[in-house]
Amino acid sequence: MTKKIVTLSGDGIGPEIMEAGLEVLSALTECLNETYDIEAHDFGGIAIDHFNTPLPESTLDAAKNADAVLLAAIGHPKYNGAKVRPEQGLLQLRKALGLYANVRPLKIYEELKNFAPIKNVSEVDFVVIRELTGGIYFGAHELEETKARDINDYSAEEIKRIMIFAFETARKRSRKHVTSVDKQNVLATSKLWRKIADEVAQDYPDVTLEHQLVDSCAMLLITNPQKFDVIVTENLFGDILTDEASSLAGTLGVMPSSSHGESGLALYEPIHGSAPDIAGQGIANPVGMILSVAMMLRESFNESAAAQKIEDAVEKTFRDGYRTKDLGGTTTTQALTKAIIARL
Ligand SMILES: NC(=O)c1ccc[n+]([C@@H]2O[C@H](COP(=O)([O-])OP(=O)(O)OC[C@H]3O[C@@H](n4cnc5c(N)ncnc54)[C@H](O)[C@@H]3O)[C@@H](O)[C@H]2O)c1
Ligand SMILES: CC(C)[C@H](C(=O)O)[C@@H](O)C(=O)O
Ligand SMILES: [Mg+2]
Repeated sequence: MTKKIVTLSGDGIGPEIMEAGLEVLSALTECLNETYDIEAHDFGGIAIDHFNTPLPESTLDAAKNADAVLLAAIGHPKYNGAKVRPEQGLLQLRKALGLYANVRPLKIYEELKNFAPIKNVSEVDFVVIRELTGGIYFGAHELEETKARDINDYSAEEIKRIMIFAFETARKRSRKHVTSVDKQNVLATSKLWRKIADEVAQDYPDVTLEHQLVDSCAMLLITNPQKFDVIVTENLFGDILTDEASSLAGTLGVMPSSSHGESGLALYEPIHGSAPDIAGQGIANPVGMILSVAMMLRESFNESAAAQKIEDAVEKTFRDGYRTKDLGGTTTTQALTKAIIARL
């Protein structure tokens, strides 16, 4: 049966990297067990321009009826200060699809070690499980002339389900270790977070649990990243720590992610944004997007062999010396994509 993939290219470098991701998918047609229909929809800034809203009903309906959603990136400085922003659409979409668990794996490429901002990092292999539909992102935001407030809000149930997701993830990995990251020395939400983490851990005697405060975690990610296996943390901390972690990988441009909920429908997107500073120049690194396609094939469509082909081809491409500008090279988005396809 044909599967439906809804694509949301969005803004900035979004369309450039989406094209790269879909070219790789299309090059794999012969080795896939299913056929895939691609349905593109407006989302983010482009949707504000066309429909006055970043998440038009037609886009949300299409996403709800898809077998998977592939998102590139949204956002543009021209909406700074505007009442309606592209980012609101992203939060609405995650919430409406119930995507509470955001999986952000970190892979270190041997070949990129010398190019990464953080040097000589090896044997790092961890995944961040970021809570995605709660916390300060979704509490009330109030802005007045001389004061402002954002509410950080978590229920025990929201914490429990992300903890279970993290412990289940750890159970499938060889080290079976969870680091729960919070700020329990200050925040009430973090005190509840830590209590629920301890409770859920009781059901996973085969998994070890460690607690880490977020500020020292930020330091340890740079000084001792080898210590981490599965990191589970709240929405805002997960956003910040994963952009930080990308400097171990080489660049923000190589980090993919998947987002899951109860329904089985998942969304795949690189963790970076629309990079307005380099949009339209054909120099964006498409690897985060291409690896998100690989995650989609493995996690939504059970096409593990095809996913592995993509991951191996990316590795070979780096080994053969191809580098986009973010890694100090001159390879264009299109040329890197073609090099990856040639190595599939
Ligand atoms: N999921 C998303 O769609 C998403 C994620 C993060 C930020 N944003 C939005 O993106 C816009 C820009 O935000 P920002 O500048 O803080 O973050 P950004 O991730 O867009 O860019 C940060 C820096 O990394 C570089 N970069 C990012 N992706 C790259 C890639 N694939 N190849 C090469 N270089 C890359 C950019 O050029 C920039 O210098 C904002 O509107 C923000 O809200 C969207
Ligand atoms: C654009 C923004 C709302 C988003 C977030 O903070 O979740 C982004 O930074 C991300 O990491 O996906
Ligand atoms: Mg982010």
